[in-house]
Amino acid sequence: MDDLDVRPLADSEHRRARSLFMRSLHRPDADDQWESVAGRYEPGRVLGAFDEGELAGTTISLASSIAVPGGAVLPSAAVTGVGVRADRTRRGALRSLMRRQLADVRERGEPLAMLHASEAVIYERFGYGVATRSRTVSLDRFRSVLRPEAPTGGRVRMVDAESAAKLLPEIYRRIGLCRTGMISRSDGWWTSWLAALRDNTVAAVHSDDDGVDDGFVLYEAKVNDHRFDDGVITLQVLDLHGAEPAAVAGLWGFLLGLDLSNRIVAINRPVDELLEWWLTDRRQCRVTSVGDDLWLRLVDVPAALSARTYGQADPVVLEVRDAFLPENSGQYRIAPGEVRLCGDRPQLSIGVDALASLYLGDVAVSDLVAAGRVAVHDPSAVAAADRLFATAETPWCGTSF
Ligand SMILES: CC(=O)SCCNC(=O)CCNC(=O)[C@H](O)C(C)(C)COP(=O)(O)OP(=O)(O)OC[C@H]1O[C@@H](n2cnc3c(N)ncnc32)[C@H](O)[C@@H]1OP(=O)(O)O
Repeated sequence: MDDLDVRPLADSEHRRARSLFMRSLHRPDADDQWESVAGRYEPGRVLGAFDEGELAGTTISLASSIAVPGGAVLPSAAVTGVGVRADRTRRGALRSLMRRQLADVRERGEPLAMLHASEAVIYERFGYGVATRSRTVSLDRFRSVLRPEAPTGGRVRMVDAESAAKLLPEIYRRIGLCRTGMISRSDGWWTSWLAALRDNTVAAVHSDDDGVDDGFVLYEAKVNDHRFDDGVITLQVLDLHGAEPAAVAGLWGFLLGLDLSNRIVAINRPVDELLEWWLTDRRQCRVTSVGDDLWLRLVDVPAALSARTYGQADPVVLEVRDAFLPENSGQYRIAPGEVRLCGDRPQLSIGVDALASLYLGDVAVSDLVAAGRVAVHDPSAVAAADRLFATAETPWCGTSF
């Protein structure tokens, strides 16, 4: 199938692209929402695919950055807004858009691209792989009690929407990309995120013992009508970040103390959040789902591989196969402090999508070997590769886009 014509859309076409995207998701596309999301449509980063002269599909990317193992922060294109008109699907619109978008990302010098996938079967063919996971937890508020040893401290105060719009971005910046997988949030991102919240969303800020704001939570109450049903009030936690465990535990303590609510459900949480360890009854932290979260694409494989750190182990020669961006394909000799292309015989072979899953340290090489996603030519290299790619912490993104 030939690629469709793809070009960056003019500013005057951005509104139309947004409409097409929202329709593809079967969601309403209200005019009054456009103003708050328009900042995400950055000139030059909005693409349209044309089929017989008509706009058939679109995608955008936000300029962002991501923390990789070792602490380096790399420019990364946050890909979103992907949609193809329902009457033009499976004619190659997405493929054409991905080809152009990844070429643009590479040309801009962004070694990585990332996205959240609507379906897990779409993006591997374009070289994306699951790089972080997150979990949803549900707690019975009346039975969930923090242990006295939980590192709470400081205080929590509720802030109005206007203050939240100023304070939350500041606090997020102050916390910094302190964990592998965390990404920067642009002004346009904050505007659209805060504007999408419902009227009953509450923002609360945690400050440490010195009075420095070091965490925040956004939650909304879902109230069942007590005349017709059980009157359950569920607090839905949408965004919770803290610089230190004390800030995170302090915010959880605040949520658990909110009168009248029966249940707390928090989405997008780290899979290794310490909540169970902070509760007197760990079973009250029910993990209701664990799923793929951030999908990553190594757009410039040598640059991306060189930017992260590696554990102590013998060097490994890894063959990377990248059918969509063949310039990335080759044998890479990976050692702590040095990654280079080489002509040596490969000890292991991996697709660039599976490499993305290894990259932030969410999965071990040996697990991907067992899953059949890494081919082994020299069995002694598996343990060495495990040690090279292992990271001290589980990556977590924590930002929807
Ligand atoms: C990052 C984000 O924004 S996530 C949001 C993604 N958008 C949506 O889910 C909205 C609803 N879906 C759509 O708009 C479209 O179906 C899209 C964007 C998912 C796919 O667009 P299309 O133009 O149909 O894809 P295209 O024709 O280029 O297909 C490329 C390949 O992907 C496959 N493919 C595309 N979509 C799907 C899917 N949903 N499920 C399985 N395979 C798919 C095609 O079969 C094709 O496979 P091939 O390479 O083996 O031939």
